Amino acid sequence: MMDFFSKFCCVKGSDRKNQGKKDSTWRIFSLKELQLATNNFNYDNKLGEGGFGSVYWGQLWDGSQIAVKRLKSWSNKAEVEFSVEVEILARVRHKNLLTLRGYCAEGQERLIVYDYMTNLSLLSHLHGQHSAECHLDWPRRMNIAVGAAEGIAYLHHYATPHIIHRDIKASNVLLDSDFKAQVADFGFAKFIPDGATHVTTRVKGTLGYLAPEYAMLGKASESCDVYSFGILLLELASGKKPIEKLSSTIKRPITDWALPLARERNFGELADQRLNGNYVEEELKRVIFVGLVCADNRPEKRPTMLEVVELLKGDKAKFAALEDDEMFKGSVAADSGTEDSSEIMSEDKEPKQEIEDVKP
Ligand SMILES: Nc1ncnc2c1ncn2[C@@H]1O[C@H](COP(=O)(O)OP(=O)(O)OP(=O)(O)O)[C@@H](O)[C@H]1O
Repeated sequence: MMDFFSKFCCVKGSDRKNQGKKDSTWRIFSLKELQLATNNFNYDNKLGEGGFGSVYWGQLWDGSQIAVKRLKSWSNKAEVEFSVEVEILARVRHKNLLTLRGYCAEGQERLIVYDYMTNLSLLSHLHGQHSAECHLDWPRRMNIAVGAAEGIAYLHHYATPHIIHRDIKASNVLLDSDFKAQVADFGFAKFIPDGATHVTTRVKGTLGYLAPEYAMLGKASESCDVYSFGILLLELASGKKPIEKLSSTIKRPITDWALPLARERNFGELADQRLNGNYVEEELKRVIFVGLVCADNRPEKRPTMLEVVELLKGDKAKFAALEDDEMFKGSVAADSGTEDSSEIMSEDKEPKQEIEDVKP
């Protein structure tokens, strides 16, 4: 740990390769300053709780608003997660990645300080406390789709070494005051060593968003993030959850619901009903088709995140080729990559765990 802290105490982390970079200053906070900012981690300041610990809203002496993630209990595992998140956030800067303000490591306290995102998470708007208010009109959804795709594309293609996030999901896409997407939560992320095609690793992430080859074999690569992003796109367009509960024991993946409707070009049914028909059909079609091809069970069929950005932004030639794919033709029973996922899932379907190791 000492190495880690001494390395970052004197570095202003940033990767300057990218056009989307933002101001890269961050600093070390004292525990006292964060206690003061959050009213001593008052329950009323609590924004939510994740695997790592609780997140609190706070205000610094200069009036700026922050979110402080506080490690719930110290352990080696938690310490690793903390270090990974700080190390990655300190290196990457992009308009669609949550900005690190700094961290605090005093005694056994481990805290990470971020910019506060006024509009909370995409999850809260799609399925949570803001879902009834309908803040997400179609132009906002389209901006979120493109912005989040650009943030992930930066991690995969411009950060050095390349980074896979491993936990892309709606609660990890935060929204700033303009509803601009900020991809967050890098505690599970992995650096991909130069020349490696994937890393074999313990399975982390969230059921419903896990690529099958990753869930079964622990093979993590950029295309696992592409799969999760595909699920997120379908969720964003339709307002449905990644896995829908049909009964107490039977669940249906969103791909199984969306693919037949996409083949029928039934966009009225696919669109989130809360949009009341107010969407641009060409754009909705793009989001759905790109979502489905990203969430193909065959990793080799999935596009890269750079291609996803181009497709979402309306590259006509690329989209025509995609629409022409076998996947979007014929009946539901025809051969397609999403076929396997249509087995109805049961509660106890857990991802297999594997030991950490890097495969060239
Ligand atoms: N910078 C931020 N601004 C506003 N809200 C935030 C910020 N960071 C996190 N939150 C909110 O705090 C809550 C907890 O976040 P956290 O990332 O710890 O967990 P999670 O993503 O919900 O779950 P998990 O840890 O299992 O992935 C979430 O509701 C999230 O929306």
